[in-house]
Amino acid sequence: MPQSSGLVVQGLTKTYANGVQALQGVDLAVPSGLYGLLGPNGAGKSTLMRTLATLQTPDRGKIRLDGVDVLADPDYLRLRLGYLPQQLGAYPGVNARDLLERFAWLKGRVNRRERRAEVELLLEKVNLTAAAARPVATYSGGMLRRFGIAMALIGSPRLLIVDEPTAGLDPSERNRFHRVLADVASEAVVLLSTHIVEDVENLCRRLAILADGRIVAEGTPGALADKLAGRLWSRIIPRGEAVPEAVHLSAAPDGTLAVVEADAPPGEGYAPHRPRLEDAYHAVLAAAGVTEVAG
Ligand SMILES: Nc1ncnc2c1ncn2[C@@H]1O[C@H](COP(=O)(O)OP(=O)(O)OP(=O)(O)O)[C@@H](O)[C@H]1O
Repeated sequence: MPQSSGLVVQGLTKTYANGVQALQGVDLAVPSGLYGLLGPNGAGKSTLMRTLATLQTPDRGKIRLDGVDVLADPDYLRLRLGYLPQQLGAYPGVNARDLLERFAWLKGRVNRRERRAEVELLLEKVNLTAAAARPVATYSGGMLRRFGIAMALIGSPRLLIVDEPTAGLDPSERNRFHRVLADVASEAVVLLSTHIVEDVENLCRRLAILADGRIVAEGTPGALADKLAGRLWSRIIPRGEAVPEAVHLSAAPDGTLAVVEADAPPGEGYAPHRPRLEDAYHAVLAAAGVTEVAG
């Protein structure tokens, strides 16, 4: 594959009219496959995704898809883009098959037979063939998400942008959704923005962590976690005992699990803790001086 393939972002900045600097010089190189974008609330993820989807323009910077400057030629990207936003619109009364057909027509699929064949393939891909005649308004959250993927996949996009996809899905729907994404990622650049670190750890070959409009870490989940190898210690702090300064604290049945970064065990009862991507995520944010706002 040529060096320039995939999505390349250089020096992207965006300041909103109210003075918020949502992107402060973002550089990213996203190859084909599933790529994760993590970051706390307000980090600038949606701003970045909307900018990449050409829904808003940056103040400065470059965006290239497969070597083509898409800020100079937005239609090049639009023709190759699938975008799954956080919220899908409401389409009262219309069934999934008809809705997909209408969108396929809008995307230029004028040949009726080809359009229908593509829609049937998409319905199958997202496992909605059996429910295709039902109004989309009656779908469960998981079905709606899968329907959104089918919409985003009309025209076989080269770049699929997925913003915060699994909120509110039950575990089996989440799995099903992930399988569809992984399938699409075998032939496209898929950028997945989420708060769920575990999803990125399980699904993505590489990821970037965005904080305060800047990329503060980039790499494979394994490499980012390995930076903390031999430096993490954990202990359950019983209820009522003071909790220490920690990489992160999480609730456990008998108290609070504290994961602490240090050269040696920081006290009695601490055991070595095998670093996960979640630990790396919190450590990177702490090092960047960012504390996660409770969502
Ligand atoms: N249209 C806008 N006008 C002004 N400020 C905005 C606008 N959109 C976003 N912001 C601000 O820009 C910053 C980045 O917001 P953005 O929605 O991109 O972050 P995010 O990482 O997607 O957050 P979340 O995870 O909460 O969705 C925030 O401070 C937000 O308040």
